[in-house]
Amino acid sequence: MEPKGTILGKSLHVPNVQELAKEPLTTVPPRYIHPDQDSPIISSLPSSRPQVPIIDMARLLSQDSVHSEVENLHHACRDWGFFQLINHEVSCSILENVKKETQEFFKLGLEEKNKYAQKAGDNEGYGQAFVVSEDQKLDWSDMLGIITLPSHLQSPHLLPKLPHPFRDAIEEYSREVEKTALKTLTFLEKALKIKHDELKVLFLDGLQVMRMNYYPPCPQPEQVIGITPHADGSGITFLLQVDDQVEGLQIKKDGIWIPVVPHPNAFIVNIGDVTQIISNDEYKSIEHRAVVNSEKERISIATFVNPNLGVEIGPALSLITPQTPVKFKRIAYGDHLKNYMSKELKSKSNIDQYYI
Ligand SMILES: O=C(O)CCC(=O)C(=O)O
Ligand SMILES: [Fe+2]
Repeated sequence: MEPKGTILGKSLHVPNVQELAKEPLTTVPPRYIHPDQDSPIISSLPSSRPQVPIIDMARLLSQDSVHSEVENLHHACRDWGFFQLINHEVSCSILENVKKETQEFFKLGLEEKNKYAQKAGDNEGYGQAFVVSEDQKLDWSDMLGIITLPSHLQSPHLLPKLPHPFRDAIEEYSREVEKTALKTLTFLEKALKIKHDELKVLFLDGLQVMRMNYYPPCPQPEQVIGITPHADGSGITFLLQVDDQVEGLQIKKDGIWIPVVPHPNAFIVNIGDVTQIISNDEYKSIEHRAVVNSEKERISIATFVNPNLGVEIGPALSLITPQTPVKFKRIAYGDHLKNYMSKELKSKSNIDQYYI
């Protein structure tokens, strides 16, 4: 078992972007300029843009419609790697509460927030992750990353020490996401046609990490990136936006960046590297990024649902046939996590090393 405090790897210390954005800047410092970004497709009418599929948890849970909704889930995961989950049974009050308290946290003064700052050699806490060299370009965001589950892996100086209403909101939300995620994994087993529990069992007492991303407005939004294009290293990720009206998330589909229009109170769910491996490459962890704008801050709450730190991951045995031979090596989940967290965020390069 990893010693506490090093599970999420380490990152170099970088300036606080929220403070930087308060300065009367007309241009941003060169370290934040990303000159060669692809522009997204922006249709003038949001309704005419291709959109990530909506999956209805109530239909998954209903005897009458389960088959067709599992089919929709399969297509969403195979063709998009992303879907918006509605009717997920997490109450609006729990969602609103975690959104409000997260917003309140980022409103605190720097000194107050820095009580939870990343310590040297540890990515958990308030700061920025994935910075491994002094000349690396930086993202226009700050983040608060916290191990939420299992509770014995929580760092004593973080979750237990957060201002009380925030801590309560996170704990309640984290438990609800865990329940919804386990249900979702059951339906992913059906969608993939793998043996009952072959996927879910890996996630029992799994590692859950929450990351609150804060993207301040930026005077040169098209020159910077809120979060660098990446695929998540997780099992599955549940994303909640604090304000549905502020767009920022974009996903790469067939080589084109597509902005995601958040459905009110839905979770934006995506397949991570671990599920790509378990599905034997049937589902892919899709590259995504967040862009920023010149007027409004944007806050997102990502919950990374991961396997148990002690398990080994590899393609589900029930998926391996002579026609569909095994595509990935087996690997200790803890080693995958360490690999992922020790590098710069970068498109899909992380999973390539596991192909046979
Ligand atoms: O803020 C967003 O919409 C995306 C965040 C994200 O991709 C992440 O935290 O991994
Ligand atoms: Fe992500």
